[in-house]
Amino acid sequence: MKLNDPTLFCADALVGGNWIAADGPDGIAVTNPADGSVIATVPSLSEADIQGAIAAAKAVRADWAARPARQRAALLRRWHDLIVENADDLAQILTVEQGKPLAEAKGEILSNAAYLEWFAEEGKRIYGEVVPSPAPDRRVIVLKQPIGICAAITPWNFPNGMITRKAGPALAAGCPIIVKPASQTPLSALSLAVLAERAGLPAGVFQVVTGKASMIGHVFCKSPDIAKISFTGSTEVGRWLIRESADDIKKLSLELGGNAPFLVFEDADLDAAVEGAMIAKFRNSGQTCVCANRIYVHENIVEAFAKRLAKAASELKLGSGTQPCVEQGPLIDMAAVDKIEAHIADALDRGARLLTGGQRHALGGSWFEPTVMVDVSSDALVAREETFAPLAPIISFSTEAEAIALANDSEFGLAAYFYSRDLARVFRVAEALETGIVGINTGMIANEAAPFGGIKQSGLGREGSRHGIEDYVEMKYLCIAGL
Ligand SMILES: NC(=O)C1=CN([C@@H]2O[C@H](COP(=O)(O)OP(=O)(O)OC[C@H]3O[C@@H](n4cnc5c(N)ncnc54)[C@H](OP(=O)(O)O)[C@@H]3O)[C@@H](O)[C@H]2O)C=CC1
Ligand SMILES: O=C(O)CCCC(=O)O
Repeated sequence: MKLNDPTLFCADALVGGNWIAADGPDGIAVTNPADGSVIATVPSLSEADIQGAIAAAKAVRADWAARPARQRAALLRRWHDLIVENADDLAQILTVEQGKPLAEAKGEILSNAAYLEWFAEEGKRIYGEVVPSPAPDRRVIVLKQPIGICAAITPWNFPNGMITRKAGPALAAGCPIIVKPASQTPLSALSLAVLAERAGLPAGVFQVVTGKASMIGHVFCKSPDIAKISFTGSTEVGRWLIRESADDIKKLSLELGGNAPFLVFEDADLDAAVEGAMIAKFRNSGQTCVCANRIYVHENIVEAFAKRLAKAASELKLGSGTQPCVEQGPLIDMAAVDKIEAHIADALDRGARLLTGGQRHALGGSWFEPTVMVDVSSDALVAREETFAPLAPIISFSTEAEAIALANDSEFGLAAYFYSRDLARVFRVAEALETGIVGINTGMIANEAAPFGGIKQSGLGREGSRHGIEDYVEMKYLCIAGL
């Protein structure tokens, strides 16, 4: 890897103002999923280190909260600018630890740096309220104050973006934040920490800790000093965090699993639908919580759609993300390969037809062929569980009501997509879908101006938009009497 600024490749955790290196054999090895090579070793911090990070955040909390929002915004803006200036280097670091192609990595970095810029501005607009009083001698005033020290636990699929989405609103609202990145992809988090320090964020305001997830999660959940935990990852760990933090009634933002339905109605623009499905399904090799997981297509167009999707999927160029023109990287690990294989085998057992892919790729390791199947049964495993891999299962439907019922038949409710050119249907279907996000005639839905998040078992809270910062403030009502 040839970086313009090699100091951005950092394997030390940041606790307070101290950088802590891995101590001998106890460190966590970070591997490149493209070839399995070890690229760095980060420290496995002790419980005392995590408590040290909480203490450092505590020491700076009052000062950070008391600063005028415009001062915090200026620092966030500087951090944002440094990320943008160094996006090429950050993309290389992201690609070698996560596997996605460089262009996609850079896209992640730039589109998510935008959350820092957005929330730097939103922090200036955390308005309270003066409520018309029900009594003449009283006034009702509502303040919004920073919630306190926040902890973030982030996944490997967006190693950079999931951090700026959480740190942006927390820091802008006046809350220090401690980030525990996924053990498979800590280097992007640490490069962000290098730039945060360079931008002038005071020690303790933004920290990155690495180590054993269950220990760190436990310390966060049980610490009375941590006011809020923001998590993106599996529903299973989200559920565990709720249970573990129940004693303290901690505030949680949870962005959990999805099982997005993608509906193609008879009146859809077929080319646009195929293009949208390629993005919604195969971006990040299918490892996105908003990835289309089940594709429902009207019976009159299913063969044509399936043929075109299979052709487009078979043409995707796989390769190491650092090579030019590559469109698909490897899966994150062999567990992901096992899962897609299980979903394919189950669908085949229930009568599905394989149109393309279906095998481990000749590149070996965790590489897998982009796969399209048709005639998939609506009770196949792939229709019920998030595959998180490049498998597009196509299921046919005959009526709009049937399509909506199939789409809503899930305990998850993060994203849904549909393609239609009938305006009345657009509103009917959008209103009927039980998800937090609906992509209509598009396969790409995330941006900093929009509230991203799910309903049902897909989570709690929203990231982005003016609503995103509300998760990081508490309301306080002042009842002023005797006036
Ligand atoms: N919503 C989304 O975007 C994501 C969804 N997923 C879903 O989850 C599946 C499994 O992926 P996986 O990586 O195992 O997801 P996890 O939920 O296990 O990991 C996400 C983050 O949680 C941490 N974590 C794991 N266990 C605990 C714990 N007990 N306490 C606190 N933190 C914990 C991980 O740390 P560490 O890495 O150190 O284990 C990582 O930082 C995927 O196949 C996909 O279906 C996964 C990632 C993102
Ligand atoms: O997978 C996630 O957790 C977030 C997806 C972000 C994006 O779609 O850019």
